[in-house]
Order: sequence, then C-alpha cells, then structure tokens
Amino acid sequence: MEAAVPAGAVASAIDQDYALVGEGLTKVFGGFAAVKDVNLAVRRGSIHALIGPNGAGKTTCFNLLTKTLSPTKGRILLNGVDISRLRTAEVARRGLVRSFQISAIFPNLTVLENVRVALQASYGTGYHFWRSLRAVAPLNRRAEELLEQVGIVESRGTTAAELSYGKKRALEIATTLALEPEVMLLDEPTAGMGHEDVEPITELIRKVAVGRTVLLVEHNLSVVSNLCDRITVLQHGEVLAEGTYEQVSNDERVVEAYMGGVDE
Ligand SMILES: Nc1ncnc2c1ncn2[C@@H]1O[C@H](COP(=O)(O)OP(=O)(O)OP(=O)(O)O)[C@@H](O)[C@H]1O
Repeated sequence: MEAAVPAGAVASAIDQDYALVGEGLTKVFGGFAAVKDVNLAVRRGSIHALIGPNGAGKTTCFNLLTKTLSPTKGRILLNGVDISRLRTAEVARRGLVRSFQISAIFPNLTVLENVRVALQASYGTGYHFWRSLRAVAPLNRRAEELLEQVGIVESRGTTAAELSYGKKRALEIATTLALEPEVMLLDEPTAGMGHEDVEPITELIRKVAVGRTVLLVEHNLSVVSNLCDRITVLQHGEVLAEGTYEQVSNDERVVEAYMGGVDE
C-alpha cells in the first residue's frame, strides 16, 4: 500500500509549479460581486491570459492580483507565500510587477531618463532631479541595455511624448523590466494599438517573457492565441473555462459567452 502523501508535500509541489495563485478570490462592490470565488493558478514560466466579454470581471480580478484592490474574500500566493496583506511596493520587491500605465511615463523626460527613473526607484534611491549627471551615469548603461532589449535604444534621446504609441508601450515594458520582475502582469498590452504595432509588441512580450511568468488581460484574441500557453475565461465574475486557446475556443460555453456579449 502506498504511504499517504502529507498535505504539506502536495502544497509545496504546487508552489514550485505555480508562481502566482489566486484562491477563492471575491470582490464585492456595494453588494455587487464583480469577482466570485475565482481560483487561478499561473504556472511558472508560462504566459497566461485572462479573457472574457465586457464586464466579466477581468480588470477587477487583475487589480486583486496586482494588489491594486484588496479582496473581500480569498487570498493570493506568490511562490507559495501569502501576499494578500502586503503592500504593492513589498510585492514588487518580491518580484511581482504590474506594467506601468502609459500615463506613468514622464512625457517631458527622454526615453533614457524614463528608464533611469525606474531603475532608481527599483534601487530604492528615488529620482532626484538635482543629482549630478556623473552620479547617475552608472545607471545609463543598464538603462541602455533595457532599451536595447525592447528595441528602442535609438530613441534614447527622444522625449517620451514624441514616441509613437507602440514605442511608448515598449518604453513602458522597459520601465517594468527595470524592476527585475519574476512575474509580470500586463494590462491590455495591445489596447488602442494600430495593426502595425500589435505584432511587434506581441513579439516583444514573447521575448521578455523568457525566464519569467506573465499574466495578461487582453481583448485581442489573435494576440492571445498567438502568445499564451494557458487561458482563463471569466464570465459574470466567475471562471467559465480554462485551458489552451484551442480548448477554450472550442468550448461551447465560451463561444456562447462571446456571441452573447458585445466583445470583439
Ligand atoms: N469600483 C467599482 N464599483 C462598482 N462596480 C464595479 C467597480 N469596478 C467594476 N465594477 C463592476 O464589476 C463588473 C466587472 O467589471 P470589470 O471592469 O472587472 O470587467 P472587465 O471584464 O474588465 O470588463 P471590460 O472588458 O469592459 O473592461 C462590471 O459590472 C463593473 O461595472
């Protein structure tokens, strides 16, 4: 007869496989449950998408996982550690980083300066406008490396305001990488983009995801099918289906949810 596996052993095996886990996540806004008992496990090293029709609860769920909102019920585990009660900065220090919104980019600073600000934030020194150029010079090399990685190093001297939309997104990814994330959370990375920018950003995400874990909310289903290993579909705040793109796109309930909604 096989010896019973102690519960702790199962839990730690799960911790090793999954970088980020949401357990029984629930968020109630004034009596309305936007997210209900959602269980989500993001496998280490994977690109995982959260999709669903409008109003399905994706943003709320994402905000819970990124600690922008606190759950009414449930908990969040990062590498097996309960981070539900930790602040965003502490969670970022532990490797869980949400991509900055474009609005968080300083439009009047150059591309290089923007990445340097992020690096200074990550080194805990903060950004001091009065610091001499010599004092910040060591950061320039790292900033240039990051810009190289995201393919916009030739724009280093351009002010962020002058960048195309696609390059702004690339800059946003560089500022996220400055925090050395182990788990990256991307909020609709291709939202508002023209056709010509979607593919380069998809390829960039694929590239920076190597050696990391990525969770993204994305409306563009062709990006999801092209990029993501696993997909969780939400509807009315609950998990409707989970699997590969092929599995969920062949699931009648998912087809029905999308046909019944107004999503693209
Ligand atoms: N702060 C809030 N207060 C009250 N209701 C909210 C709040 N935030 C979200 N909701 C409601 O929760 C539900 C889920 O919203 P959420 O934005 O999470 O969905 P979504 O799937 O991201 O939708 P979309 O694709 O349209 O962005 C919606 O009915 C929304 O109106």
